Amino acid sequence: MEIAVEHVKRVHLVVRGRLDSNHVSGAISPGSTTNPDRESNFPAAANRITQSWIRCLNEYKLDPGACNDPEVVSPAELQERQERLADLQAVAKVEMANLYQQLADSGYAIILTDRDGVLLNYFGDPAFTHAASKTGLLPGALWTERAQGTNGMGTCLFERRPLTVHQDEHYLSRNIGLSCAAAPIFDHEGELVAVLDASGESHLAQQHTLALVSMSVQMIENRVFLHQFRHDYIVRFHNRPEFVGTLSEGAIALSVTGRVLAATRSALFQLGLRCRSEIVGRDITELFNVTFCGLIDSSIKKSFHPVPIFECRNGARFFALMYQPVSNAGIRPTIDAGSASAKSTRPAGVSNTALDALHFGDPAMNANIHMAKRVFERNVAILLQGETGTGKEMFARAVHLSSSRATRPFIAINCASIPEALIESELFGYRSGAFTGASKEGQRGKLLQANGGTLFLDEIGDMPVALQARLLRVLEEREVVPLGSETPVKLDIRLLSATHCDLQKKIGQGEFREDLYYRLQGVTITLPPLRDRADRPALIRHLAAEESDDGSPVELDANLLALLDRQRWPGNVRQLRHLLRTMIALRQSDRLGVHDLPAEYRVHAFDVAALSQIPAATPVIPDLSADVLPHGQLQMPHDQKNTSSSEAAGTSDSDILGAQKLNPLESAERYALLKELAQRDWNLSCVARELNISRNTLYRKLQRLQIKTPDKSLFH
Ligand SMILES: Nc1ncnc2c1ncn2[C@@H]1O[C@H](COP(=O)(O)OP(=O)(O)OP(=O)(O)O)[C@@H](O)[C@H]1O
Repeated sequence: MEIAVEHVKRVHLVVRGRLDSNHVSGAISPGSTTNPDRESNFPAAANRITQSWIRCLNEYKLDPGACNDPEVVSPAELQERQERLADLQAVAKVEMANLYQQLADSGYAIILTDRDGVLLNYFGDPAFTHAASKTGLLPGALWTERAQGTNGMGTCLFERRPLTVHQDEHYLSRNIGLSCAAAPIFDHEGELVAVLDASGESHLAQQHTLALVSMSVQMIENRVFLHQFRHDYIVRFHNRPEFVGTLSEGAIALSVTGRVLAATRSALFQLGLRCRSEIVGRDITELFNVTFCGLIDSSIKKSFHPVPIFECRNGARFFALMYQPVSNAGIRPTIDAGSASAKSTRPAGVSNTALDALHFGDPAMNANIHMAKRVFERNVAILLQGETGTGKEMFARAVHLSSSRATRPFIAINCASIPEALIESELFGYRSGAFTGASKEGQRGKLLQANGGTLFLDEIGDMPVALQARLLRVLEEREVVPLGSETPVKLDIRLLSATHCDLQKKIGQGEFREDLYYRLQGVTITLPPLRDRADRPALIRHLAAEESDDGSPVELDANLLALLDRQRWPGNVRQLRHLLRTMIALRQSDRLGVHDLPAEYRVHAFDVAALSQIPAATPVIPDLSADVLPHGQLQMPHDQKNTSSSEAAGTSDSDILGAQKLNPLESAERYALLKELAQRDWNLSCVARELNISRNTLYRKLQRLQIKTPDKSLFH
């Protein structure tokens, strides 16, 4: 009672200017602390509170000691207001639950009000609910400044900026038990539509609460934007590729003709624009150095990896992805016959969802794509199997992007690359102070980050056994309890996992839980190794087009294509992509030939040719540099094709991988030695004599340069 009286006196003194505004946050209650948000922006923040008090007293004529019941709208009106913001509420609910979880046990309630300050939704800490309802923190209650004096939600609505109203900064003495951190939510036109607020009992106030609330607001704005413009084209961009698809990305919605319909706040910020009118209605080509069709095309070609684009005004580089309208997934209405995409290597009649973009005509891949489309929407977990570099992660991303969750998070976690000690906190997250060394803010684990979207567990076969049990429980119960917390959070995730291991074998050896295997493996999709794919030429041309996106497209001549087609590709598509990238970067002209191939690949071709076709003592080194390798000379007999040319040549896949690790000098040496060996019919004594080295030195060289002597009977 005494505190309330003191508070009323102080309000009057401050408002009348007899006490300076620094005294707004004063020492009325012995337990009071300063506003946790105040240190950084004092005195501007204190001044805002004083201005609010002045409004309350002079304009709204509020009595700081008033104890009348809070104003509450009728249930019908509340329902009408909730329905008006249905889209936003649907998104906000997930974020409110996440935010509540982050602040759980600290006595906070998470509140959403509409633009008129009517409390629409409330996630309360049980310990706080009772006190909260007494002060009017209940659905339908009005929390404008006019109704409740200076308070988080009402003052935020007035100021249109994030702020904290702490303890005795509240105008009404009945609210001084609260600490509120509130941030405004704007729509794509810059209209303030709602306020998100975290209110709690003041002594539990946390310094980072306002930052967490502001992050949640940004997440809500982004998600609402993506949802509202899901029937239009959307460019998502950031100046760092790894931030595309995250909280801080910018997003621009485009019409079918490539004109800007709307942009997020973050998009304006990144482009250095102050208001939406500077961007809305402009063509994308006025903003970036790309055409509308070009960006669609390269996004598809890059299989939804961000592509570099440059801003027109000052040339700043961004990474962008173009998303197609949800209703139009599968058709590309704006691309005309002459565009690059019309010359795509993909079979005719194939639509272009992210999954379809992986189809180049291989029957196994086609079956995989069909299977993924059929099961994933029905929430069946997919386990992807395949050798390294076959595109498991790319397939997983494509499944996500082709699903109804495309605009939701895709969270990938590599179970093999995280130190074992950290996997648990990475996956499940932790509360602040959960363990020694834990960050003060706590951490939202990957499982919660994926809430509402898709979780991709890569290299699942490498997950420690102890953790497998915990993961299994989470997947069965569909809820997660962060380390150091006791409150479970509901999980709504779609699950994809991948491995190159034989999980059945691991189960047999007791290294993988069988029950987890069956939980992850609604269906297993096996990605074929590159050497078994029937669509290699199309895929090679596609990757070459993707890697030559610097404006001048490259062509591959027939001999080169034939040679590439015949490699073993132990590193699969990854190896192929890297090879093409290197060749394109070093090319002399836009027509790539065999002479552009690094030596180790040519040597391999030579091994194949020498052993399968060319009689001994013929000059077996073709003039590769002149690119005159006769096509027939390289052709392997058909029945040898699948028996691995490298095996026949005495080089295994690991040898080839090893040979690829040689430095350029060693590669050249290997090439020269192979040439010498072939010319001397692999007679080692003769070669040693010719090179003026001992046989032992020659053997050491062969070993170092990964050359195995072939079975000479194959020559004859
Ligand atoms: N169908 C494809 N089209 C284009 N590029 C592909 C395709 N499949 C794979 N790639 C490329 O191959 C590389 C490896 O792909 P990804 O990382 O998805 O393979 P992975 O099977 O997950 O490999 P790992 O098992 O080693 O993690 C990437 O650069 C990707 O761009």
